[in-house]
Amino acid sequence: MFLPAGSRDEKGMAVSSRSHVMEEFRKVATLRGYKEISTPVVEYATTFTNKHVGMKLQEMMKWFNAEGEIEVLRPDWTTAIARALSTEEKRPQKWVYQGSVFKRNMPGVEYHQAGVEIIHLPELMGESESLLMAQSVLKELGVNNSLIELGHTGIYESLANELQLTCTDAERLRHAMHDKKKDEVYQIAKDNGSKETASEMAALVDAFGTMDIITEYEERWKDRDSILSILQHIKKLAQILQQSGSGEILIDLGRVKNLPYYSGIMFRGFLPESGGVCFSGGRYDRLYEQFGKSISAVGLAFDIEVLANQIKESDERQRICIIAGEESLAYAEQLRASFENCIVDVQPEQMDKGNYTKILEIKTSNGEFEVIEK
Ligand SMILES: N[C@@H](Cc1c[nH]c[nH+]1)C(=O)O
Repeated sequence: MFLPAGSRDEKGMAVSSRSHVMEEFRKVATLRGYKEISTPVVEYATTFTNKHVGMKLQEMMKWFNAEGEIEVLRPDWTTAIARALSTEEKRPQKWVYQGSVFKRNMPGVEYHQAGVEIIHLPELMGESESLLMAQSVLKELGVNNSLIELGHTGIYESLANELQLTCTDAERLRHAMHDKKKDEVYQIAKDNGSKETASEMAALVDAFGTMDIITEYEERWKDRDSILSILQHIKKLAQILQQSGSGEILIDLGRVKNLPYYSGIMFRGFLPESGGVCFSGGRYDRLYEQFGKSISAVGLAFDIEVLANQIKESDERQRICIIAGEESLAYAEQLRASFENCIVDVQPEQMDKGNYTKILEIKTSNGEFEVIEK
């Protein structure tokens, strides 16, 4: 039958690869001391649209409830979890989750994420834990040579604050910076501020690359104390990652935030071959301000589809096919028990031979069973 645009059925490998990713993710999280959390799929829209969060209602799957309030399908785990944890006591906490998010502005509508949220941990500790946890998951899945990109909301924002921008121009500048359109960035900045700030803004467009970029910009911004301390922070985080044997680290000092609630370090993970973004996250202390709290909060979420497409699941187990009839089903079940740690598939007739390492047929005569290898 028909499905609404964006909804789809999935079968076989697509589903099992996803389950495999989720199982490995869960295993790593448990071993690193995370606790599991789940929130409802249906929430009030205001949880995500209030001024502290700033997500856009038009991008959500929504409807009116009987009381006239707008309800939505969960568009974001991080915000939902902040709501759920807002009454928790003040002690370091590491939470892990898996499930769908729904986005009307994206072709697939339903996306599967697995993520972590860490609160009340000292900044560097929470940030490095998020990334080291992500690295362990990738390693467990056999994904080597992934790339971590580090950015920080504070650099772009501190330069943008030197300009007198209307809301429209602020949005234009953000887009131009995001798309790395240097001339446009310079022009908007110059029209709304000094030439000097405009030049620095334009320089920010090119401020990405390997770790050396930090040294270069430390020199360039030696008189800008707030930016210098951000660069120091990124350097410390990168050092912890490198000392822990992380993959390659990329720096993008001009990165603008992809979610309105980020306030501090931002990170993304790229897959080696496809270049797909397999995880994304960052610091979001601001999100807790809506509950009158000032706390340290950081986390990231994996895009399960991107990861599932990348991994090639190899099942080394033997596959046995037992051909049985109604009268030999109970016997087949006994026979199954003799094949420990094998995949045993009971079928009414011989299926595709290439799928199995061994095919056994149970013959019945006079109430006696005989097993014949085919
Ligand atoms: N919720 C973010 C990921 C994230 C988790 N924690 C912080 N950020 C996203 O969907 O991209």
